[in-house]
Amino acid sequence: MFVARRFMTSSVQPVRVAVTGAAGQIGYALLPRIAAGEMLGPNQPVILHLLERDDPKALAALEGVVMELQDCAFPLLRGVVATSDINKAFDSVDYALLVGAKPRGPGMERADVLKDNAAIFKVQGRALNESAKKSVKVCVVGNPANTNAMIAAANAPNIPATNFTSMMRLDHDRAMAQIALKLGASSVADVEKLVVWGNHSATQYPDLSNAVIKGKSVAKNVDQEWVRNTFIPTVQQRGAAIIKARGVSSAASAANAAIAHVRDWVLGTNGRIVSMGIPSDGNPYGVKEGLLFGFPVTCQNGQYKIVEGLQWDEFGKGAIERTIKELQEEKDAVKHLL
Ligand SMILES: NC(=O)C1=CN([C@@H]2O[C@H](COP(=O)(O)OP(=O)(O)OC[C@H]3O[C@@H](n4cnc5c(N)ncnc54)[C@H](O)[C@@H]3O)[C@@H](O)[C@H]2O)C=CC1
Ligand SMILES: O=C([O-])CC(=O)C(=O)O
Repeated sequence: MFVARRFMTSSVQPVRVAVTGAAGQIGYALLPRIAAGEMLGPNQPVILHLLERDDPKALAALEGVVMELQDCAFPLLRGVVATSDINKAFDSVDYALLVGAKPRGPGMERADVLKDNAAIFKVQGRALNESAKKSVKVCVVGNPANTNAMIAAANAPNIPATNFTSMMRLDHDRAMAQIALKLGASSVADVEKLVVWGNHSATQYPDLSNAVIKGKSVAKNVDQEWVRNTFIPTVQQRGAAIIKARGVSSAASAANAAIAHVRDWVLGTNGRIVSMGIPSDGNPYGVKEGLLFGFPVTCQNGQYKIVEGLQWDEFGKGAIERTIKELQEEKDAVKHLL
């Protein structure tokens, strides 16, 4: 049995997965899980391409990460490229998780790191364009993730813009958890049809109006006061709450969300709705085009598709307007990089 499994595994060609900021705290939580097959499945061998800043401390830390990956003896890990050379890091990659960027500290909003981080994503968009496979699927984690993904896409004209996504999954999972806790669901997985719209920021709109638990409406079982004054602000401010508690931003949950984002995109959601930051062009909700916006999607055969037909009430419409406005402001602030 064991021999047969090994044989089956070895017949699948490895894919190349780039992770930037690989020696950072999210990288540390993410890499063993990718190498263990949690992102692309238990039969998919991977070659990891790890990018770090050209800085002796960062590169020494990266060397330590590589040693630990070796020491895990992951059967699916077929090679590691660890480098500060961006073109090597993106050479022929099938997937790119763009994590490396400055995190915010206490009291800051994510947009406060835009000035420092935006330039990174211009350089990385260009390098992906030059070196990655044209089919590369990109998930941007580094903040502010939506606008950074838009910058990378704008600088990679040979790669379809729809291949650039930003991570809204942490917000989605946080919202699911809050609902499950509130209504005593036996498993978070029972919560379905939840959406987080807009920006990965304090203006995001976690929307439970269509959510169900085992087919029963969530909205009908919670009061509006809780939704507006507890649920939405808790999800919007969860990142800040974690920074306040830990002194540094979320890492284990962020890595988990990145794994789920890419896994669902590649392996499919089986009809379940998830939230992904994707280009707004051609969306059926009338959201202004040219933005990277959190939408409800389902995924099948390696493609995501926006779920149509959900409604916003007046409160929802106001929330959507605020998050569009913020994304437009972020876009205006980086127009020199687009
Ligand atoms: N979208 C989301 O839901 C979330 C996003 N984040 C964001 O993810 C980013 C990374 O967070 P952490 O891992 O906690 O930060 P960290 O500071 O622990 O690690 C970042 C790593 O990136 C490296 N780096 C910086 N610039 C780079 C570049 N140009 N090329 C390659 N590597 C580079 C640094 O040397 C460092 O090792 C931050 O911007 C953070 O705000 C964090 C949590 C959730
Ligand atoms: O809040 C932060 O700065 C890190 C992050 O994006 C999150 O935890 O959602």
